Amino acid sequence: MNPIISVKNLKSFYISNILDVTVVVKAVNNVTFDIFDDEIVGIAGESGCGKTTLLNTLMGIIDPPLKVFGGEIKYNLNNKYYDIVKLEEDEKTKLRWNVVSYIPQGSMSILNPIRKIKKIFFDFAKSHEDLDENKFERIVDERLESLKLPLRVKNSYSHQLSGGMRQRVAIALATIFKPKIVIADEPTTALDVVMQRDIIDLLSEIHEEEKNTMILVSHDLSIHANICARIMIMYAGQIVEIGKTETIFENPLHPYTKFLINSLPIIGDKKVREAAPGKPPSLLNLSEGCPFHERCPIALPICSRKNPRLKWKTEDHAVACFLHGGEDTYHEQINAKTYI
Ligand SMILES: Nc1ncnc2c1ncn2[C@@H]1O[C@H](COP(=O)(O)OP(=O)(O)OP(=O)(O)O)[C@@H](O)[C@H]1O
Repeated sequence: MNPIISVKNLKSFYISNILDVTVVVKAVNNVTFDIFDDEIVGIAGESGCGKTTLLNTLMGIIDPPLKVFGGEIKYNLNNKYYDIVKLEEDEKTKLRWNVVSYIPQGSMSILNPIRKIKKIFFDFAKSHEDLDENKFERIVDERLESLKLPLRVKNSYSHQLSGGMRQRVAIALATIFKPKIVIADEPTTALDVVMQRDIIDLLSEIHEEEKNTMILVSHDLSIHANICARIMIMYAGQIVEIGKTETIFENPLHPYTKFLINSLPIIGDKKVREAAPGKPPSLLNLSEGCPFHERCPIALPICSRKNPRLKWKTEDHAVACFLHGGEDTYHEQINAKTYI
């Protein structure tokens, strides 16, 4: 099966100059993975591990201080290949919304509070392409109805809607042209558990109906468990494990993934949940070796010297850990100076 998105050795760093010193935050650090047609893939990891930066780069939103220092992101759209990193801005604009759409973090708050929802839809459409207003209004009505939103929301201001309703509107807006790929960053954040369920069900319904590909970021693995076919675990700018959702939950291989799963609450189980000890490393100053070695209770001597590569253990389960692969699986630390 051909991937719809193929990411190879992607390095996406923030570069700034503070008091004449170049500061490099290695937010996405040599990442390689494939995303397939008609699947929902989750990206999980602690706050600050690079999830949003990865999504922005996938969307081609690469504004300073963010810079891509290497690698490629290839979209395969009807057997035409596009490297989003190299596309001109107008070509990216053509792809966005129609082909690939983004539900950004805190998307409910992107709804302009002084514009009625209907106007927000029109503003959004106009910024994208020349559309006949009547035709577009019919598209909006159909979308709102298919997402079970009452048409009266069109005449409301965002503050008149509940948090869940606002998020539904934001999703309706982002998916109005039924894009082939939907990228959602923390779509359930700031919602109560009932609303979280509602949004997850909505995304599942859109996926079922439109057979699109979804990439869903959340720091909460229980959200992924409910909707994703596969999960990628991200740690300190790197993908450290990829697998089918049931494999990740039943047979996690990376010690960090194990901590993530063990820290999830289980109804009726009063055992103290165990989170990973210590704090995630600063992406400004990564030490040598595996980025998790300082927090890893079972680190080997090699782990402080070399950084393991992602190695496929089975056809659909990969892990970057020396406990599951030999010395041949390391890659040298990426020295940002090489790229500046
Ligand atoms: N504009 C910026 N300039 C410099 N560093 C940045 C910038 N934006 C983000 N970073 C840093 O890049 C790293 C990755 O951030 P990112 O927001 O991608 O992580 P995340 O996993 O999405 O976190 P969260 O779950 O909190 O949103 C962090 O160390 C963050 O501080």
